[in-house]
Parts: sequence; structure tokens; C-alpha cells
Amino acid sequence: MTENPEQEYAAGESTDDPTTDDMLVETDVSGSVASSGPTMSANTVVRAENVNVWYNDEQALQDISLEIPENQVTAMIGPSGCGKSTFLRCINRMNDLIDAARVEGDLYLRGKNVYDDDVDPVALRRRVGMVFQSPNPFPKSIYDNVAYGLKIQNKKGDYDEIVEDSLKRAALWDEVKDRLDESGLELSGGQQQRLCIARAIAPDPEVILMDEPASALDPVATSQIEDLISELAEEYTVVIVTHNMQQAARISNKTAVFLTGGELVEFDDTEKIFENPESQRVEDYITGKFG
Ligand SMILES: Nc1ncnc2c1ncn2[C@@H]1O[C@H](COP(=O)(O)OP(=O)(O)OP(=O)(O)O)[C@@H](O)[C@H]1O
Repeated sequence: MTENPEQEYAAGESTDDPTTDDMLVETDVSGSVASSGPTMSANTVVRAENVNVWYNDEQALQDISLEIPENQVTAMIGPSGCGKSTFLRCINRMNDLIDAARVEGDLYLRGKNVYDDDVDPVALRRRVGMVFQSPNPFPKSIYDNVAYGLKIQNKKGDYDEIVEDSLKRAALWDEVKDRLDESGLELSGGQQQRLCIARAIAPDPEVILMDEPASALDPVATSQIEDLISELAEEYTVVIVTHNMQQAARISNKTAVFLTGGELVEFDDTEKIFENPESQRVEDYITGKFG
């Protein structure tokens, strides 16, 4: 594992050779080779097919198959250690940064298998942004936190405009517009997390992965993040891991229930999962009988 994969990832940096980024961004993962993948529903952005993951000899995910729809919030719930974060990290190949991890199976982003040899994980992560559990702004100004990913990608464009737009989309602009030069570390926890969301959306990804993005926040900041997630889904496909079942019920359209052993037990509309699940094990889990 790298020294700090979260920071490394968030910056869009990687030990991988970045020189091939454009190839993937502009061709493969953008979907122009969609015909090479399986047939997917028109609104499917991510499709997992028989995904298995091991950490050394321990299997963390078993044969996961599911389709994540566009412009919706898809929640991953389940007890601790059931593989939710591992699945999230399959989507942007962040498990590549964990030496012990081995992924088998197919995972398509708009019809392109992200595990194909010609896919550059660095470029993939620009299409699939990520927000982590603990807010992790860089020790830089608010402006530079948002612009950092653009700078290291040598992305063209009006940075002032992109920074402002990203902060607006992250519902933070009004609170920081007069202090863009101040350190991101001086913000409150909830503001820091919204700054991280602004940083994730500045490169204009298609998918945003969120790994328990509100679990370190107080109830007011949590509620702001939840409102924001629902708004983001109008433009982005959001996949969120949460321990908080009420949160999944409040903000997601689809819910995947993982249970111990890395098994995906049920995946359906959120309402169905919470009101009338097919599986007794899912019902037991959501009614608090275990987990
Ligand atoms: N870097 C790692 N090295 C070895 N094993 C790992 C690693 N990361 C996760 N695991 C193991 O894989 C399994 C799934 O972990 P994962 O973090 O994906 O579960 P989770 O459902 O997200 O858990 P939590 O809700 O507690 O965050 C667990 O048994 C965990 O111990």
C-alpha cells in the first residue's frame, strides 16, 4: 500500500505513468468503445459482473453483479467488514493501491471494462471522483484545494470560473467566497467535507464515490451533506457507502445490501429494500436483528 493513498488519490496523482491519461479519458472510458462490453440498460453507468476480491487469501467480495444507474444515488449498506468500501474501490481501481488486494471479474464504466490492460487508472479516477470518510483537505488555500486536480492535470480553462462553479455545486461558495486564500484546514469539519466534494467535482467526473462522507460530522453538517448529495445526483451518478440505514433510506434511489462474507444479498429500489425486501436476512438486518 502506498504511504497515503487517499491523499494521493484525491490529488489525482498516482505511481502509474500519467503520460497516457488523455488516451483513456478521451477514448476508452468515455464510452466510445461501449460496443466492446456487454449490453447494458440505457441508463446504466457502472456494471459489475461476477466481481471477486481477495486481500491475500481472505475473500472480501463474492461474485458481485449489479448495475448502477445514471444520475441517481445508489447506497451500499451492510454490517462492518462486509466489503462495502472494497466494492466502492473496485469502481475506480483504488484497490490497485493496496498491495494485498486482488480483483477478479469484470467492471464496466459505460461499457468499457476498467480492468482492461489499456485502461489507465489515473485517467479512470478523473472520471470517477471520490470523497472519503474523514475530510482530507490539503494544507493549501481553499482555492488551491479545488484547483489542485486541474493544475496537476494541466487542464485548460478558466480556473477561477471552475473553482467558483465547483464551490457553488458543493454548496460552499457563499461561506468562503471572501476568503479563498485562507487555508482549507481552517474550515469546520462540514465545510472541509464540502471542500473535498468541490475538489472531487472540479475535474467534472461522471461518477462520484462517497465512502461514509458524513460519518465524522455533526447532525447539522450531516444534513447539509445529505441535501448536497441529492442535488449532486441531478448531474452526477453518486455511489455512497453508509453505515447509517436512515441516511440510505433518506437519500438513495437504489440500495445494495451486503452481508458478512462479502455477499451482495439484495439490490433494488431503496423503497422496496426498506419496506418489503425479498430476503429474510435483509429484513433482519434492516430491522436491527443483527449487524
Ligand atoms: N487493506 C486491507 N488489507 C487487508 N484486508 C482488508 C483491507 N481492507 C479491507 N480488508 C478486509 O476486507 C473485508 C471487507 O472490508 P471493507 O472495508 O471493504 O468492509 P466495509 O463493509 O466497508 O466495512 P466498514 O463498514 O467497517 O468500513 C474486511 O474483512 C476487512 O478486514
